[in-house]
Amino acid sequence: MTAAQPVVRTEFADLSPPPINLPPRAALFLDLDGTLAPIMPRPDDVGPNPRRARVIARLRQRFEDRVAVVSGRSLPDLDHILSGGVPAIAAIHGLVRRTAGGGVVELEPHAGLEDARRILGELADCERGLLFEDKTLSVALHYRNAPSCAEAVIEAAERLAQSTGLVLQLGDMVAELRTPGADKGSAVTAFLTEAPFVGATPIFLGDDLTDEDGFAAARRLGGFGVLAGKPRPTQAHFHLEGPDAVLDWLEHLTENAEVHA
Ligand SMILES: O=P(O)(O)OC[C@H]1O[C@H](O[C@H]2O[C@H](CO)[C@@H](O)[C@H](O)[C@H]2O)[C@H](O)[C@@H](O)[C@@H]1O
Repeated sequence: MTAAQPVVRTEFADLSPPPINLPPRAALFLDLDGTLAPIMPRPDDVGPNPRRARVIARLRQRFEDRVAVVSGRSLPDLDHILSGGVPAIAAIHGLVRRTAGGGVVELEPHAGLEDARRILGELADCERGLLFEDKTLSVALHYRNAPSCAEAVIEAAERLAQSTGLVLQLGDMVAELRTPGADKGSAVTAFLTEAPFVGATPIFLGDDLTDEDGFAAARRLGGFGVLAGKPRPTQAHFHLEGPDAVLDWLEHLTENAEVHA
């Protein structure tokens, strides 16, 4: 089985809020659900938000476009939710990446997705509350509205990962099977080889297990991670309580941060 389970660092479970003064040439890598947007009952309940759009526009100005959104969602979904305000985006956990210049780099869908689509789709059909999401390069089965199905969903996803070679990505009340070949960490690494991110210090904000790859990459590349939401063993260095605290902190950065170009 190919499973994307991060190596977590328990010593960072008790974390303080991140500083306001960031390293010179900092770059921000922002997760969406649970970080920039509160978790909602269904994925479609998350839509454009004026405060979020305003904060991101100011951040882009302040950090000279060294701002990327790195999410598990699809690119069209992200463009809709972010009101088209972010050029640099890694979507579907890094499997699709749009550079700051607008070029899109996308992996080929794995052949095993056919089986995963059929089996998880059938499971969703027979249980009210389960929600099947097809993102082309990955498929996900959400059980937030059918929590008693968690075990059955995870078991089915584990079996599929084993039989197909797809990567199992467990998330917030969701089991996902994705094409291998990229993750949020590799997306951060790739952005840092391109303008305007070259030479920047990466700061990664996220809440979910998939964000651990981003935290690890940020640490490795001289920056740090900020865990949003419930504290847990993590590779992040700092902690914020949730999306409201994240937006407050980001707003402070645009007002006070000593950012050097
Ligand atoms: O990497 P992220 O930006 O955090 O995206 C992770 C997944 O987010 C979405 O699902 C999650 O958020 C939904 C809305 O709050 C919630 O209903 C669901 O239970 C969560 O798992 C999205 O649907 C997935 O495709 C993303 O992978």
